[in-house]
Amino acid sequence: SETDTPPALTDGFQLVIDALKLNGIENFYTVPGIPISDLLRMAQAEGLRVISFRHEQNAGNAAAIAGFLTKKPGVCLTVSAPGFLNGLTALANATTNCFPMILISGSSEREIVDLQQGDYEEMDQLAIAKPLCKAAFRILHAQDIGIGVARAIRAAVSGRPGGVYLDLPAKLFSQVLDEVEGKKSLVKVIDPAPAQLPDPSAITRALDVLKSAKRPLIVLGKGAAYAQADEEVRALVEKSGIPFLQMSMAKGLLPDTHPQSAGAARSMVLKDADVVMLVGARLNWLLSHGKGKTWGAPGSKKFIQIDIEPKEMDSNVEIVAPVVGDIGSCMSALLAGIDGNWPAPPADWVSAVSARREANIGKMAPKLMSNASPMNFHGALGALRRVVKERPDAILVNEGANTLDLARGIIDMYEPRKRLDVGTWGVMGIGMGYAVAAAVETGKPVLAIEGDSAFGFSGMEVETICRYKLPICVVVFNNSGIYRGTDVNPTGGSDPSPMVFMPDTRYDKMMEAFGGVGVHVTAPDELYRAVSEAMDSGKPTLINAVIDPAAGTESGNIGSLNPTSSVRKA
Ligand SMILES: Cc1ncc(Cc2csc(CCOP(=O)(O)OP(=O)(O)O)c2C)c(N)n1
Ligand SMILES: [Mg+2]
Repeated sequence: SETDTPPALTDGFQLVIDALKLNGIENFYTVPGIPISDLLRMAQAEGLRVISFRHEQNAGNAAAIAGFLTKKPGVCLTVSAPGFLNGLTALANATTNCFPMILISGSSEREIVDLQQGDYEEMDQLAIAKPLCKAAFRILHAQDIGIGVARAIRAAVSGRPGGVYLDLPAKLFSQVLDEVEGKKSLVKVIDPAPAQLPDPSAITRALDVLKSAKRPLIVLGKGAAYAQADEEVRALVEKSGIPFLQMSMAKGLLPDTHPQSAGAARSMVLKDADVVMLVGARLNWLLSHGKGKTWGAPGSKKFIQIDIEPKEMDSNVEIVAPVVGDIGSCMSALLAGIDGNWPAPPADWVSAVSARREANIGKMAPKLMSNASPMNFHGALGALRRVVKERPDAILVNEGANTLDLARGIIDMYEPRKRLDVGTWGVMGIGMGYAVAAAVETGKPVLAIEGDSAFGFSGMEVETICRYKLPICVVVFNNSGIYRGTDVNPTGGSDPSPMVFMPDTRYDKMMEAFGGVGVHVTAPDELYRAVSEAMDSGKPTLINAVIDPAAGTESGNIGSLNPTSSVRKA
């Protein structure tokens, strides 16, 4: 009889999976091990896609960029202590870049950690994670899993997005709960990233400043790309007629070839503009903190700033018109204020920007036709520029120094959220993690343009790429070194300079080792053909593109950040 049937039970394993699935999480990025291996098996059995990597840093980077691409938190799961630590760089990078991700790590029991009794992989992970992320939570009881996961999701995506750490001690998973109680404990988060409307007076103030401009400029940051308010952003730029600059991961919000694009006239517009409207762009090191010679005469600028984070205002220089709110709501409010009689920006300014842009594009053009072999950066990037123009829906991942800085300016983007790179931190090692998640989350072909040093940080994931048969074409710019391959050991000793790698290496053989397609190219037209073929086939491909070792410059465009000795020559 029914009195004999024991009540149906659930447990921590099941509740973690139910809570994440209930909130639309579909993919796990992970490296298995104690205490999460069974959780991963169960998740896969329940239809979640579980992508297993060779190092947690790459799994974490994948989760971070999944968050940027989908506006849902990317989820990375790791084992305790060393696995957790390996995920921290990605968690901190996500927080720095305002990408929503949740790092879920198994951990040791509190009673052992707090008495420091030497558990397997013992570490006070919650305390260590807290300073590196937006929020951090620990769940000790199965009935709290629903609310804990809800808190983590809301913290990751609300306001300024960022990384969240969720600490799950091993014993939580096996805790048993009445199934009905368990279901009731789950929380489907309602409106986790609510619109944040700007104050109408802030909008009026911003429009007044913009209207007064003689030489206005709009700067679009990756916050504007993340917002997925693409129509509103485009409408504001085109309705105002103001020239615009796109930061690296904002490229493609409007096509880089747009008539109002000032990308190829960056130095001029930063120096000469008199009113600058920042849209989801922070005045950090990437914009020289809004001061110094980059920005012309001191005090010659008025800044309007649109950002969801109130504390961002006045972070570096005075903001005369702060507009606090989500990008979509702010764009709509500004558009409503730009009525029929909005004054077009002064024609002399608009034509000066266009003239400088065309002149710079004209100067660059012949360099991109270079057919030199071994290739230089411009010749190789000229070929890849052509591929991206023909395949605007492909996703471009990019890291390195010369390989990054030159690609950013040379390869035009045509659609939003198609360029994924080292972002605010300039961190190396994001390449393969970002490429995997871009392919998994979008199903689009991915072209990863990698410096040979940058590739080395995550190169083992070519096996992961082959295992999941992902449509990723990796182009390694092989100049045999960090920045270039010509440095020598000043002592003449047998050790090579710390800045160089072995000459004539064949990264393409790595991909072949795992069943992917490896191609070795030494000329731009070969590179163009090999990438086009890879994008058509959708097969995991690695192209070893030989670049002249002498072609690079130290630290690409940011060599000036290097400290120099006044007492000795390095
Ligand atoms: C985690 C981390 N460790 C080191 C560094 C410092 C660095 C910045 S750029 C770079 C690689 C440059 O060489 P690559 O071969 O990739 O590119 P190229 O100029 O075309 O030769 C390093 C090591 C950073 N930014 N992040
Ligand atoms: Mg290199």
